[in-house]
Amino acid sequence: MPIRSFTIRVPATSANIGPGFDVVGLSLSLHLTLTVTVGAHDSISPKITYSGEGADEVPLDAYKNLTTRVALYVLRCHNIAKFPVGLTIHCDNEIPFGRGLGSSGAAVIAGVILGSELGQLSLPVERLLDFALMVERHPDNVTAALVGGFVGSYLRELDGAATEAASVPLSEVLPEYPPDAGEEWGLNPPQPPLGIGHYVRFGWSESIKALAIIPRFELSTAKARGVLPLEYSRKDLVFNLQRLAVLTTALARNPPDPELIYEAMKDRVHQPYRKTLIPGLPEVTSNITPSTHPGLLGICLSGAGPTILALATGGYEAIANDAAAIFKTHGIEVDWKVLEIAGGSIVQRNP
Ligand SMILES: Nc1ncnc2c1ncn2[C@@H]1O[C@H](COP(=O)(O)OP(=O)(O)O)[C@@H](O)[C@H]1O
Ligand SMILES: N[C@@H](CCOP(=O)(O)O)C(=O)O
Repeated sequence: MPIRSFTIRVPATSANIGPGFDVVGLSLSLHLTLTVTVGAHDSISPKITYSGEGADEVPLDAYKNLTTRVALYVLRCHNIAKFPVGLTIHCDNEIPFGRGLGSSGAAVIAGVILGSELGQLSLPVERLLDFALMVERHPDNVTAALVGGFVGSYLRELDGAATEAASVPLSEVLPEYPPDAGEEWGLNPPQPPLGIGHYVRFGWSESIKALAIIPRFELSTAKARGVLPLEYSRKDLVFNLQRLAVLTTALARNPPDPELIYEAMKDRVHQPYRKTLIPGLPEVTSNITPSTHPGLLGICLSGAGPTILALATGGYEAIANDAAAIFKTHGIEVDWKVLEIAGGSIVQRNP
């Protein structure tokens, strides 16, 4: 079999941007990069190596690693029961785990693209998104990681049969262990319904950069979703809807208006509940304002946290230092990075 090789590059994402809980996402210039070779050895066991963020905790067994499990799900849905012979994958990751910068969304998108490439399936973007949404069931991170930019998305209301197909337990979509010797998984995994997710890309003012203030502790998205209520008051929902409607256009204007954006990045749906898990969060978002910190436009929790996202046109160091000082009073150290808005996921097929 001839050797074939390709590279997959997927950006980090910041979801929610204040009021857009489970709706909006922004792709950022930190990447997960997979360098893949098929046919380089004659073993049926994929060889995975890993460098960068998460290297000390990520499983290198293809049946346990999130990215390769997602790839195998895509393959099995297309009547391909196994990884190809002689598969090697090197993952280099710049996206810290469990910080609200979409590491799992990036791993899932890398997985669906890997499955499509390994099976030479040429899946269109919409179908890649369907597969990703069977695994990560809020669309904000995966959509922005796949298509890039500042993106809004919704999940289509599905009919009864499609709802059932899309609601199977994750363990059925992604069985964690290989089948016993001599057995094979059946080729009947739950197929994603067609057209689960829909999205639109908003404009973005080129003057705006994203400052990520990253506490040195992990908070799993599952845990940070676990503290949210099941129901909200009309007052709180209207508060968020009003701000989100303004925010999506305000971030595209030149020059951006700090007063408008700062207020439009406030939230009453997730941040007030997550403050119990992120000491210092309310002080950071209320003490650092456009009038105290020239250049700042708005400040919020990035995804499920604990990272803080400040959108700004300058003054990054002062914002970061003052946020760090607040976190320090709670015994939390942080790192910070000024990030660009990134393009979407890309595949480069090597000659
Ligand atoms: N590149 C990766 N490869 C494999 N698994 C990953 C990768 N990135 C993230 N994960 C998995 O996702 C988990 C983090 O997901 P999550 O709690 O949703 O936080 P985040 O906000 O970083 O997405 C990690 O602990 C790890 O299990
Ligand atoms: N809308 C989700 C986004 C989670 O993003 P992550 O980067 O923290 O995984 C949520 O707020 O739970």
